[in-house]
Amino acid sequence: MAVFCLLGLGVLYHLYSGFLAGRFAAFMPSEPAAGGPESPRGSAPAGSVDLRELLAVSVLAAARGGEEVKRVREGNVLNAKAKGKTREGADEQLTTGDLLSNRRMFYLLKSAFPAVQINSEERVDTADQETVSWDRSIPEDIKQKIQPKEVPAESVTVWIDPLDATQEYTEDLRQYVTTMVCVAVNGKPVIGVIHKPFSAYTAWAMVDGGSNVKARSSYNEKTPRIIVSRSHAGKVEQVARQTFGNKTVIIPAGGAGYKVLALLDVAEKNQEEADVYIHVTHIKKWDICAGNAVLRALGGHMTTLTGEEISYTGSDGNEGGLIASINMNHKALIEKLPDLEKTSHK
Ligand SMILES: Nc1ncnc2c1ncn2[C@@H]1O[C@H](COP(=O)(O)O)[C@@H](OP(=O)(O)O)[C@H]1O
Ligand SMILES: [Mg+2]
Repeated sequence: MAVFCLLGLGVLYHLYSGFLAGRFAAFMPSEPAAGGPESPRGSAPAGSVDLRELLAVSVLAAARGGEEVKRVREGNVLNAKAKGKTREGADEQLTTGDLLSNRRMFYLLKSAFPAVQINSEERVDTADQETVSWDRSIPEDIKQKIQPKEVPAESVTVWIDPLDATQEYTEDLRQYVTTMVCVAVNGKPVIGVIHKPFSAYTAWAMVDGGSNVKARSSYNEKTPRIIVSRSHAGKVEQVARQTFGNKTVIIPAGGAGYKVLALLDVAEKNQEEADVYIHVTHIKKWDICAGNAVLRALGGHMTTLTGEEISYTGSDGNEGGLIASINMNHKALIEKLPDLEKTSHK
């Protein structure tokens, strides 16, 4: 009888300690098995990723890429060349700054989250791999504002823009240049990071999480200042004037990242302010995803010109133009826009 009791107790103890160990493991950083390869995915269970970790490494990647962008510009050896043409026939510039920034950003993100799909504006040369590892530390401000949040790795798409406003970069208009990382979950933009390499300013935000940037306290809804592209404008001025009247102030500026920051409370010397951002020509998802996530996290909107949400999976192009606003009646803005079949994509 005593033997049976002891055996029973032994089995119970075994089961219970296993259960407890499992419980604790969920709260402990995962340790690599002795002598085994280091866990590439950090503390999240297999098949999932922690969005807070993704935010931290995205902020780091944008800053690291930005260092390359700055170094190349200051060294003045851009090796600018046309990599192709836009649909509208403008040269698409490529510089050493784009390529080196891309290499740094891509390999940092890839080594931290190997299971995640990463789409970048530039191609990575696999013969030119960079061995980088992320130390998995989370900056204090992120730790304070954001809780860990796990999502399935296969639901995530990361979009990298290693150098936004390349055209302006070649013209030495440094204020417009940003590096950007965006994390989409099931196609919805959830994390956005916009970094200005020449002033070391970074805006980050996570939907239903927190941010280090906020909306301005007021916007001019009646006669909004419209910020638009200076090098891929298409008929945007015509659209803006038709919508808001001939006296509307139109601010031409480079970079989709810069134009989103113009809608926010950004205490930056070289940052203009605007009320609405409109783009009517074709644009790529790496150009707009981070700005879309930041705006969404702060209660704003970025949609196509007909008001559809943009899905950040699949193809890299956005066909329907874009309109972005915050603390405004976005729907009313869209209803004011003229018939876009006649004016957009031209
Ligand atoms: N019609 C178009 N076709 C392709 N890319 C476009 C485009 N219009 C804008 N873009 C890209 O969107 C970004 C912002 O454009 P803009 O400065 O004109 O507002 C730039 O990104 P990159 O500089 O990263 O290439 C630019 O190349
Ligand atoms: Mg870009």
